[in-house]
Amino acid sequence: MAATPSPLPRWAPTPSPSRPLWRWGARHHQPGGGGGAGTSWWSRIASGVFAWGGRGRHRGAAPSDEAAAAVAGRRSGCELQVVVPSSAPAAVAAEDAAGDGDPRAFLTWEDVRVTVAGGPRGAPDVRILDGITGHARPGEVLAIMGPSGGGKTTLLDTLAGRLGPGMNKTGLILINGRQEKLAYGTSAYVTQDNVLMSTLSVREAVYYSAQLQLPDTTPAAEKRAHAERVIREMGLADAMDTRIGGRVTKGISGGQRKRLSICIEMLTRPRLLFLDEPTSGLDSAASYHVMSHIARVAARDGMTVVAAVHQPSGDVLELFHGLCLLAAGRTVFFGTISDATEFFSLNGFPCPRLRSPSDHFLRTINKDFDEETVVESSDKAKRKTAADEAIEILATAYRSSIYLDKTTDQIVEMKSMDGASFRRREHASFGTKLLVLTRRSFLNMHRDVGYYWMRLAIYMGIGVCLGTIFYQLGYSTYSSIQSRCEVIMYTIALLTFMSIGGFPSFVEDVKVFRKERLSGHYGVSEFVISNTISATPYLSVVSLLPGAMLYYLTGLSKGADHFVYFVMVLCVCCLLVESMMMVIAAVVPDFLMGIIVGAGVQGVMMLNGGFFRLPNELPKPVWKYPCYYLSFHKYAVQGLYKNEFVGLSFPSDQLVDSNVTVSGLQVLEYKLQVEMGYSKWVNLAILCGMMLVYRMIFFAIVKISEEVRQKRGGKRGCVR
Ligand SMILES: Nc1ncnc2c1ncn2[C@@H]1O[C@H](COP(=O)(O)OP(=O)(O)OP(=O)(O)O)[C@@H](O)[C@H]1O
Repeated sequence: MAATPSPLPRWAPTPSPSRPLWRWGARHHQPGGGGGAGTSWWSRIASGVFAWGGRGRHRGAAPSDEAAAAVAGRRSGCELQVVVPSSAPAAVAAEDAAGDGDPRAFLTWEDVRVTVAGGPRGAPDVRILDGITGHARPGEVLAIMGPSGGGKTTLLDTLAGRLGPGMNKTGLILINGRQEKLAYGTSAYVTQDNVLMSTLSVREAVYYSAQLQLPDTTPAAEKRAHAERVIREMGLADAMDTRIGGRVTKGISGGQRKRLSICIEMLTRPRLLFLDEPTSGLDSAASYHVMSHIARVAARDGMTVVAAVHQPSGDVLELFHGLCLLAAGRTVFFGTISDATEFFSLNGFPCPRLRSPSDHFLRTINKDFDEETVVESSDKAKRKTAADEAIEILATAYRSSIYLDKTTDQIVEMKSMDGASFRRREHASFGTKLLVLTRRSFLNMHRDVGYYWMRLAIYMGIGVCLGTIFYQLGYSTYSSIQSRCEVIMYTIALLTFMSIGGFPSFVEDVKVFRKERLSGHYGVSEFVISNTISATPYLSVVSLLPGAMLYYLTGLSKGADHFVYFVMVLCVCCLLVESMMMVIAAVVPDFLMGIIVGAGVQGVMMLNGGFFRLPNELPKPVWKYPCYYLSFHKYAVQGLYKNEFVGLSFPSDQLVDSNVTVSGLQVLEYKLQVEMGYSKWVNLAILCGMMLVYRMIFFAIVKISEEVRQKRGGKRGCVR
């Protein structure tokens, strides 16, 4: 039977199920457990899921027929491939069942070990994950639970192919039995720290993201409506027009930020969704609503969800189809929640009657607050806590239990799935992304006072100071030559040095870029170009207004063309320094450290620019070659010197002879030791070239670090 294309895009609106999700207690006791994704057919019908699952290859087939096919294991003449895991309640195919052409994702991992280098002086590697095995199925939500520091985030990062630098992974992670590089839009990851653009409102953040993620063929009105619908589904309708807030201003609450992050990642209904602490910061009702919504979407779309959670309430716990319990990087249990309760009980840790199972599991294996006791072992005395012993007992028991056998059998069956490869989803074109990012970045720069407005105010103030101290220099004295040089050098040095002030705002942008880039929303080139386009108008204003003020107050060279050149050099220098700070942000992502590094680099460049020490007086090794030639101050200051002195003449030093005049060219060549072999426009072109080179270095660093990350993380990950 040929696949029927879905009449609706993946993210299209869906009817609310007639009743909330089924409870695990009922689900796991379904005899035979037919139905997709761990649900009975009856519960799929009752929840409204079946009707929507019927959009694709299931359309028209009676539930009983499907169930029969599931039990038979294969349905002849039908593309639907159904494998019945012997010990699993669910029988689902890797082939697409939602009818959108994408297969579902059966994720399996075996013997996953992660270590991090132990540091200098040959310290041994630190083991973070120690042989973790498990699986996640389409339509289900797997909870990874464990005490803080147990390895939940590391496991999520490993599965999502996002391990950080310095971490090494071994083990086999497969999707539908294959090592697969996930195509764009196939997976999404909601990180623990909600990285969002603080100046946007909730509505703007989701809508901009929808424009970046959804294809150009989707009309704008539809994108807007979809964004609003997703916001409402996450219970954020009341905060729709509230700014997110951040460093400077207070905005939406922590729980709302978390829900917003989830909204953004669920816009395209990915096949695989990784959630790191989706309920942190939420009250129990909000946690339940958020998780039940995610579980409902998972069941409806056949999405595979893996969520690291802390202490879920009883209601939330019931929404999970499976549990992976980690402690100190080891598997304490993997299976269903009812099996977990039974397993704890069988091994001497029964759950007290009035305690929720999740509280009980975590209290048993949390060793952070236990008192240590000295335990004699065969060779030496060891310090141990009661929880240490509990973890040891449970982890050892699990390794030889039927629950591990069950998990292993299910993995073997999932590995035999042979669904089609994930297709690259349609998404916005390069031009659309560029336009959307430029608009978003422009708006952000406008709203973030620290980006340019504060600087503009300070520059204006300094322009007044400089203009009044060096008021109308004139051409009648020899000393005015020196004064002109001082005004020029001070302007260039201060303007560029203070560009560091915008670094904290830029670092926030880079964080958002890194997160969105990892999710595959857009590429490095879109970010670099849009940042340049959106920054240029602000930098022009920042250069023009204070520049005009000090230019005319000090009485620098007359003529509009000279003034235009002056402003152009200031503007390009600001862009250049921002490009240099981009490179620093790529290497040193912390803004305090970045500011220190940036200030240090600029300080050294300034010293070598040929002003404080004339070019011929600079020590040749290092300072003249290559530092002098690498300093942008050299090209900026010499360009402005040429702009200022060519065509002028000054009286000679009165101590020598007051009647002799010196030409501007003589001043440039002999007094200032300016390189006169090329025009001032070449100086400007070199500055533009340097700016481009810095932006290309940023591009290269991000690309190389992505390559390294992808190699380390294996084939998963959705970076394009
Ligand atoms: N890059 C690293 N270098 C050294 N140790 C690390 C590194 N990353 C993680 N760890 C350690 O690995 C352990 C597991 O960390 P992980 O973040 O996965 O825990 P977690 O269970 O997610 O904790 P939480 O619930 O508090 O977020 C912790 O002890 C942590 O200190």
